[in-house]
Amino acid sequence: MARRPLPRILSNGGAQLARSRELARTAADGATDVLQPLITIARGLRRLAAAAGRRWTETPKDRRGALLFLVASVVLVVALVPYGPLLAVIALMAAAAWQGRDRTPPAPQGPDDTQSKRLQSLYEALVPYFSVAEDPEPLYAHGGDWEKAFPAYEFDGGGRFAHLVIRYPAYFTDGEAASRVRIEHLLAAKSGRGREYRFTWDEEANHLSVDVLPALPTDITAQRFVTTPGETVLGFTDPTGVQRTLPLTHGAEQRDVPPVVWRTGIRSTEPHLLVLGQPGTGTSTLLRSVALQALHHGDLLIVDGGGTGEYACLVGRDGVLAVECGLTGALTSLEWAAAETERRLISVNRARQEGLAAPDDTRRPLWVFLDRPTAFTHLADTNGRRDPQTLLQVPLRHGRAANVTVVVADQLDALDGLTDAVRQHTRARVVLGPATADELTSALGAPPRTTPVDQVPPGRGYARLGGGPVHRLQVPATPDPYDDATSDAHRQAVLDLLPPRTTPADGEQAPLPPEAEAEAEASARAVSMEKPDRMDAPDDLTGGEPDTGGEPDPGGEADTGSEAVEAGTDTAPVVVAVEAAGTTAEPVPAETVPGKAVAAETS
Ligand SMILES: Nc1ncnc2c1ncn2[C@@H]1O[C@H](COP(=O)(O)OP(=O)(O)OP(=O)(O)O)[C@@H](O)[C@H]1O
Repeated sequence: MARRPLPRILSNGGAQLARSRELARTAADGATDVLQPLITIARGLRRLAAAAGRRWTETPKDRRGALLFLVASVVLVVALVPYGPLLAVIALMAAAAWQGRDRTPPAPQGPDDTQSKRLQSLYEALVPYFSVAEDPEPLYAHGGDWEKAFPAYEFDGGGRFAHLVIRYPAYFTDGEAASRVRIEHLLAAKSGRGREYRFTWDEEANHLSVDVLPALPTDITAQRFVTTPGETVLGFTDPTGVQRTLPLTHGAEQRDVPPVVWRTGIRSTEPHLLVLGQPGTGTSTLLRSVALQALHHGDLLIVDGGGTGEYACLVGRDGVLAVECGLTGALTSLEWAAAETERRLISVNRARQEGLAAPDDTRRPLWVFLDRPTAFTHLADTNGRRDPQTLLQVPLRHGRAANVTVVVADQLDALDGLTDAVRQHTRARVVLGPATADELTSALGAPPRTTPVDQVPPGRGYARLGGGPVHRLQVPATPDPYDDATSDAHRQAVLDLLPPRTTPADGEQAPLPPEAEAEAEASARAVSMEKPDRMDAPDDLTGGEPDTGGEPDPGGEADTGSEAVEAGTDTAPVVVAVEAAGTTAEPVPAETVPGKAVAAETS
């Protein structure tokens, strides 16, 4: 059946409405111009009437008779004089027009004295860069006219530039990064340090626009963001940088803010993330924020080389497979992650070859978080053990197809300590805190389009997704709820996002009766004695290095105690690592058991 077209008003009603609105606005503007004299006279008459009314009320009652008599006499004389009424009306109109004139003082044209001095000094500073001796008509010359060079400018309330357009001669080498950087440095210094500037070079028109950027909002707290599965909000940026906004709640009010959204999963072009920053700039906070978002749809494995317990709030939560702070636990968990990636990959490939959809147990995203892996590198080196980073090779290389995402955070100066695999496969990058232009360029692969500043709040930095532009970034406040310094509002915001506990955190489990405890321990040992096939697999993938998963820790480091308690969800496998506290007993390998099984713990 042929489809009937929609009525015109519905099909192109929006355009028509906009046209009608535009027409009405033009007609109103024209009518205002034509009727301007009448409007002025009417305003004047109103003012005159108001003045007369005031005069009447101010006149004492005993004198009002005389005043009335005087007015009546004048009216009579005017009426009797030839052309009197006509002249009186003309005089009244003239008086009304005078009274009704617009008295708002006109906006001052051009800059005031201080502003002119600023513009002139900036112009003089630019002369050496924008002039050559051979130019017969230089746009820039000492003592020259700045008005030709700066066609547009705006000042803020403090008398500093808010916006400036600079013309430059066509022979200036604006295609060379070094030339641009020199000008940008100079302008940032002369326009006031401590502010962020965006420089837009229009090479066609030989124009440079300088804009002062407002600070990014720091009052956004962790919350459930309106995103689809596979999307993670890294933070918030400038409205000009992205084409999307997210509705956020801020106390009672609601507002739309432009986010930096990172897409993960099979179709992602930058499936893994690397976060760098100086200590205390908020890298762990960003990881916590990403982890809380990832928990809605996936399972998490967290390895914390910082060892400051910043992820304690996640221990035992539904979907959190493990939170490891020690080297042994880190190695065991990452070996499992490599094996799991491999298992998923094989399973998906087999299903594809048979023309089937990917099996269910490969679909739930697995996230591997590694905070400060270089701390483990040193530890592993001194203890003669394997660097946990090397175990990331499989998840990094094959994670995209296997729905495994790796997030690594480390200190900015540790970039060289990260393995090639980490550096090559983490195409989503974030740098937090103060950093020089060179540091940002080497970490992000491109310089930011704005000037970096020295003083920034925690969680403030830059993000770049693959080969895209560098965005300014402010991470939502997602503090450790167990930190005493955290405010109640922030603590509650984070606690509200945490899923329920399915496994008690270390030291929190209810005491079991002695028989039950013995039974649990026996069953845990029984599980740990069988080494599953899956764990055998990755050796060739991870470089064929010996399986160190269950090695006793020769250094007797802090992690040799009860190490890992992990519970799976319905579909996720569960890692069970059992170690004898502080002993050099026979190595106990790590285990994978089907999801429903609950891990036991030694203490
Ligand atoms: N986005 C943010 N908004 C508000 N405060 C933040 C933000 N990010 C971090 N902070 C605060 O800054 C401090 C340091 O944060 P965090 O521990 O995440 O930094 P870090 O880079 O991991 O440092 P370190 O490696 O020393 O632990 C904390 O008090 C934290 O609450």
